[in-house]
Amino acid sequence: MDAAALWHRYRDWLYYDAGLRIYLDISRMQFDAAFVQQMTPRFEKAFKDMAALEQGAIANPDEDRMVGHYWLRDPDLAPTPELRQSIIDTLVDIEQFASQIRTSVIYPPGQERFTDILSIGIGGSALGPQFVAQALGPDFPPLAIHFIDNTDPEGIDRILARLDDRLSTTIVLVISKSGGTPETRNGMIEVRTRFEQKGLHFPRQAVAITGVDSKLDVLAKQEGWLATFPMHDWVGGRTSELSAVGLLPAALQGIDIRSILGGAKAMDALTRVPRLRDNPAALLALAWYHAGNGKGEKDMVILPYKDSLLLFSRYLQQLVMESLGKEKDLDGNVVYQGIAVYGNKGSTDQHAYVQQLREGVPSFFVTFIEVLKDRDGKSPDVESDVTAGDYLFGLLQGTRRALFEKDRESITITIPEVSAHMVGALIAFYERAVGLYASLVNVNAYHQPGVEAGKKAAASVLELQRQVVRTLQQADRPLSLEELAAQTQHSDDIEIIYTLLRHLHANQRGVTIQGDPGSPLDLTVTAP
Ligand SMILES: O=P(O)(O)OC[C@H]1O[C@](O)(CO)[C@@H](O)[C@@H]1O
Repeated sequence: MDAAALWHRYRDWLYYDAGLRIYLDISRMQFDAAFVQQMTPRFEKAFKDMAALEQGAIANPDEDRMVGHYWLRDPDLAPTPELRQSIIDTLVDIEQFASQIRTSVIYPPGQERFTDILSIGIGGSALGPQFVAQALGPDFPPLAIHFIDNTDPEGIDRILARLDDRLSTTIVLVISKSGGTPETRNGMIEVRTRFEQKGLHFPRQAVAITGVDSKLDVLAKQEGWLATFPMHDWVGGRTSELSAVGLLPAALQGIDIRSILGGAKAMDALTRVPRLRDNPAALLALAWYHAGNGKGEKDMVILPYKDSLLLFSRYLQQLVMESLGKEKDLDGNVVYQGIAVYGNKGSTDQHAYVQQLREGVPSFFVTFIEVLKDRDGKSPDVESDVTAGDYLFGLLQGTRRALFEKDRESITITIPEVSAHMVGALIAFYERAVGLYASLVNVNAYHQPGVEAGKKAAASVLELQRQVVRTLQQADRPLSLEELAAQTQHSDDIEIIYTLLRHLHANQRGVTIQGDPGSPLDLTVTAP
């Protein structure tokens, strides 16, 4: 395509909304008119599915649940007056509580005020709050936020070491929709233990954000925690950023949560339009479908040219991959759907993997995110008449062009600035695109059956570990791996037994391995 034809295509497909001042350019995705025509009836179905979902249909049939994250930013859409009221009440509760914490109306025992937030959660109960803190957290927040999002003991130690003498002024948010996720429970127990070692009263500094009547909810209420906030069962973990999960941590950091909600609501209105050409989320889903042939054949590389959006790709990784990565479609056919997502930020990634993107395996499409505003105030020149921000712009445009020259496709989203309003809009934009795409490929975007297999397997490994240790403790002589596997009646699990013994030995957990660890069958094991 020559320059004039490309310019024509650019103008033809350029989407712009004057309210949000957001642009979407899909001209560098090389679909043709026939493809658009072929996709149009599918989009008509997708728009209907989405309208039904917003009206409270059971859009998650496996779990028999409604899918209501759209109601969070527009409670008037909620299907019943009770739901509407509970969304409004929760928001007011969040604002009041956060304001009372920030202004020291509520303060920790024996201290003047809270100084820090420690947020414990994983997956959708961490990624949104982390993304928003990175994108919008002020330079000097009223409370500084820290995260425990894993069951890694060293990771937990690192956070607790940083907080050490401020633990007495730290508010702990325990965030878990199910209230039973092991990593989150472990983090809570570890933090609680540290509180007790320091003579602090955990419940008086702890807040639970969880499903009503979950284990965590019951515990928090029994022990009289500082507060509890509900996570509704019609909000999925990966679409929970605009529920109490994301709003409470944001409000505690002084971030304008009404603006986040307003941006999402404005974007929802744009992406509710049932016409492909006029709906930016539909255009995005169209581009994804084209890139991967409706089967996720190409990876989605997210490249925001802005440091504050660094965590957007991690946030999107869960939103997209947990929603779309499905073995079966809604009719039970095996389809192995999904789109792989990765990325960090430009131009930094240009000095990491963009070499492969331009010249290596063409297994991806890029989404550039351009932010028009460089910074508050003026920039100094770094060269004659060129600022650092001009460079960032030049590098984005240069990379986009260099990729296209090599037939590497890209989408460009341009936003005016990284504000609370815009972050809300971006979240809503991708939520809707994922919902529409799921409908195009006929998968349930709102369940995650695959994650359960790993959780169950982890539980059975831990049960095997207990059994192995008991057997060793009862043995009157060192045992070989084969003997141990036979005595526990787990001969088929000998490899797991070997690896778990290695782990126990490395952590002085009462198990001693003798022999050459590289030669498993020659080892003997004792538990003195
Ligand atoms: O909020 P919860 O229930 O602790 O779950 C955390 C995460 O775990 C998952 O269920 C996957 O295991 C995610 O969907 C969810 O965001």
